[in-house]
Amino acid sequence: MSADVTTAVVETTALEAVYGTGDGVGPVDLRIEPGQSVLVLGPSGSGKSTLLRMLHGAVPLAVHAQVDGEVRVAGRSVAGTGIAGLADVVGVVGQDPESGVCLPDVLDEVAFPLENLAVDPALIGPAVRTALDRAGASGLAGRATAELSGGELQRVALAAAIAPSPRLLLLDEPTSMLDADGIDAVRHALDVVRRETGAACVLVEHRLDELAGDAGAAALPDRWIVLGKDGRVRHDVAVDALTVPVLRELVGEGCWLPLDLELRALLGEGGALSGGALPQGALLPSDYARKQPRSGPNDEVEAHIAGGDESLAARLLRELGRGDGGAWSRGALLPSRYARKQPDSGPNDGVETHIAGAGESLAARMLRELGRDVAPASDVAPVPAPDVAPHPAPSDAPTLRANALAVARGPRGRRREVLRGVDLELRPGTTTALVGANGSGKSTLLACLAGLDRPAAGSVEGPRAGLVFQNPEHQFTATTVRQEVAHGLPPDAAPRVEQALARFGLTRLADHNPYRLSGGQKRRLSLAAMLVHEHPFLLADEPGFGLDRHASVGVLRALRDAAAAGRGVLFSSHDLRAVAGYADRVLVLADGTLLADTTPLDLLRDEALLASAGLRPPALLRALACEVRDAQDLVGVLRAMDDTALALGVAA
Ligand SMILES: Nc1ncnc2c1ncn2[C@@H]1O[C@H](COP(=O)(O)OP(=O)(O)OP(=O)(O)O)[C@@H](O)[C@H]1O
Ligand SMILES: Nc1ncnc2c1ncn2[C@@H]1O[C@H](COP(=O)(O)OP(=O)(O)OP(=O)(O)O)[C@@H](O)[C@H]1O
Repeated sequence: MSADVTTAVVETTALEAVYGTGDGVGPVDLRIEPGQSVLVLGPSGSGKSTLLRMLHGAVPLAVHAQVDGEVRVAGRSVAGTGIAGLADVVGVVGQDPESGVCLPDVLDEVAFPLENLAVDPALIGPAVRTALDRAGASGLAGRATAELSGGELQRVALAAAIAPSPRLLLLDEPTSMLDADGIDAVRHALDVVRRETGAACVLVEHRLDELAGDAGAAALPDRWIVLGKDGRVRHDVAVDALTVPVLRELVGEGCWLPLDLELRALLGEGGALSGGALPQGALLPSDYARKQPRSGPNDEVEAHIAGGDESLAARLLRELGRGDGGAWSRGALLPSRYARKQPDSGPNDGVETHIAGAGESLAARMLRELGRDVAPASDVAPVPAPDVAPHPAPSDAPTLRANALAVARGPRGRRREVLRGVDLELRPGTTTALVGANGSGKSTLLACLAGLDRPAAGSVEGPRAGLVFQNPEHQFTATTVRQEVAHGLPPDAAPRVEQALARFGLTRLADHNPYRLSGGQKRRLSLAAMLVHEHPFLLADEPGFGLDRHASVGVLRALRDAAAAGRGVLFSSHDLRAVAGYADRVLVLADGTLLADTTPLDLLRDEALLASAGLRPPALLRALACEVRDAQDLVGVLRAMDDTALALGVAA
């Protein structure tokens, strides 16, 4: 199965698909060479999954659509060869790992594609072990596929796809349910597969922040294909040719970018990135001003301040560019020479006054910088202070409590305790996040709180809570989007149904079948269908997964609005940026126990806690958390970035 370097792995000519609903993608003309790695970007519903499905024939051979044009993989016509005939050259990781599982046992599942290709049985065992290892799934060998968490299943799906060393690897959001280690495993597996077998990879991914890791955008595939809302190819560009206007367009369209690129996009070209009219001293974090009231003569500091025309973003990017990627601590963004000299320095009133007088918090400054580029200053409405505190609820409002909760799972004889000794209380008016590594017990805890899983010990007390499942399809019961939202509501609730459809951008799709929506549209529908009910407590299992930037912000705002209306909200997430920007409180699960009940800011600043929970926030997020004065500052910066991203979309 060695790579044939003379043939393009993928060649498409005027390739186009249109579903019966009129939605579709294309025309697309592509040539992908061996070893090349391509990222497909675009807003929800732009046709990313459809494009991937056309490359291996699932559209139109398994999912009906009108397809025109041609696609060849490894020199073979996909239409002529068929899906089965491509099995030796194409590996696929679908958007929903559950729907791709064929066999009850993990080892058999990963061996299946090899057996299917009649690989020598003596080679299958070692190939399976290697693939599991590359996918970070060695620990799952011997487990039953029906007993895996979402993220665990996603690793197994990756292992099965890479096991036969395909020439083309198609990955549709392979990290959507993964924790930091899982994402590292995906990045590593892609590198190894490309290097060792010359495979080409085509990757659809929303979570670029996490996939990029501390290396930033440089770690991402070097070619980006960007689809527009209309399903047409907007850009096919090498990553180092991305310009600020293109980045801004992507943010405006609703694409997620790694934080470093997003800052570049939001702060604009020229101006903010290379400085601008910032008051001298503004670079010094206000926290420093408060903490160092008695600093002394320090020529380097003076020089630094005098030359202080560097924007905050530029500075964050520069500091991050040091590439040590190590632990950030408070004050880490101060010029290191300054930090080192500080203990020995003497009085210096000039600097002191300068620092103290800067008076602008890091957050205020970012808000100002962010606002400046969206519109002329005069048009920018003052940014209201974000609501960082929980919303007050009446003292007699019911709470949802778990008392010494324990859950065991699996068949008799192989039962495993997956949750133990969990005590917690959810309050109305509060948005709480639930974080933890894959398999730590998040979905299990949510199911228990919703009364869907019976505890082995302990109890849940409180009113019935609504639950949005990790896999949206698990909760669909109706045949149209509108009926799905209206399910269980009285007929006079029709206006509320229409409101919910509009809020989640589903009005256009109201008569479509829920199962035929794109991944992000399904996620939005599952949330709309829960939020429309007025349960006092809302539980959501990874509400942001599979969503583009705009939809994700919309969902987080909807959850906060529910809390502001007096409901209690608990959502699980692997996206620590969402947690930091929108949760009042965060529960940290590790290996079935509640490791911490804290605030997002305190979690981000606690290296030890992050490490023991297996959490790795993007470097820039950690840096921000260490620099800001308080939660209000952090939330202010993150939500200002969201507001700016949405405003760019509106402006476009
Ligand atoms: N089987 C189908 N029948 C009819 N319409 C479909 C079908 N599958 C997808 N669509 C529609 O085609 C459009 C493109 O869907 P696709 O899943 O390719 O989008 P996507 O870019 O991958 O979205 P997401 O980021 O939300 O996963 C969407 O508007 C979707 O509703
Ligand atoms: N039916 C089952 N039988 C045995 N073990 C199970 C079963 N379902 C889940 N588990 C195990 O329980 C643990 C907790 O699973 P859960 O789905 O709650 O984790 P999670 O934190 O939501 O993970 P993820 O982030 O991957 O979605 C995992 O180790 C999983 O393998």
